Amino acid sequence: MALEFDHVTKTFALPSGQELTAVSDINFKVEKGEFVSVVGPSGCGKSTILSMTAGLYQPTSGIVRVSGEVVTKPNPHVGFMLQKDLLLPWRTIVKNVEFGLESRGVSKSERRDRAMAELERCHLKGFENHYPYQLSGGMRQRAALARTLAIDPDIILLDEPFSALDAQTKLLIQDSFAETIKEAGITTLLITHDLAESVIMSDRVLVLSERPGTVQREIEIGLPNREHPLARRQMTEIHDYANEIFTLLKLDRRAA
Ligand SMILES: Nc1ncnc2c1ncn2[C@@H]1O[C@H](COP(=O)(O)OP(=O)(O)OP(=O)(O)O)[C@@H](O)[C@H]1O
Repeated sequence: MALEFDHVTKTFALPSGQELTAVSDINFKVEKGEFVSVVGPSGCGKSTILSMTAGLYQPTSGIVRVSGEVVTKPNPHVGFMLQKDLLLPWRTIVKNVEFGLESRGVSKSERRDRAMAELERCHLKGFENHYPYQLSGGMRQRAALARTLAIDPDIILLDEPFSALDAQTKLLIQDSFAETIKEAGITTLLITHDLAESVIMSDRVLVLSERPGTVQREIEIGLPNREHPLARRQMTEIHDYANEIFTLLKLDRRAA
């Protein structure tokens, strides 16, 4: 099992002395190579789930396992990617991709080889000596994905990586990420507010309740073409799945 949450609750102590339970009794499993999205109302604990997977926070109770091992500290086998690409502006793209390998003590020549291979896989060959400001927003996100994959993680965590992109770039980058991730066979957990995105990109969607977040439904997306969200977008079933999630999140009632 690539990832497992076993009765996980996380409570934060607030400076006021009060306590806030972000997530409560979370249970789910992610198989190796699966792509799972997490959707839920604002503040229901989606980022807290990612942070516990990465080992940045410890559960108050329950257990998180990555590749069968209990997560007790920041986990170097977990790759994390955020909405902002966080590329270092003073480094070239290839040097940015090498960054995580440097801190892991990988030799200079191996670093370069691995970084170039990831750049090619992420369709950025020829841009290795550019600086981040010379790339478009979508290309920068692809470079950030290359950097995340270069450390050869067991699992990657994507925290709304497409939300800052314009609508058309978003479609293209979703497609390119999906293809790269499928090809790499890597287990992925995506947080998104975009319900259609969760359906077109995933094998399964976890729908969380309001805070304290708990998994209220797991929806298996029984559709082909996970590696081509653009093709999935054409399928009528997409709307049925998105509507199901929409109803679970009570978005219709909230708008009223
Ligand atoms: N370090 C912390 N200290 C105290 N409270 C925290 C901390 N981190 C998160 N929280 C609280 O826990 C709850 C869940 O936060 P989290 O960021 O995980 O939710 P989210 O679902 O990712 O939200 P959004 O969709 O708005 O990004 C929120 O009420 C937040 O204020």
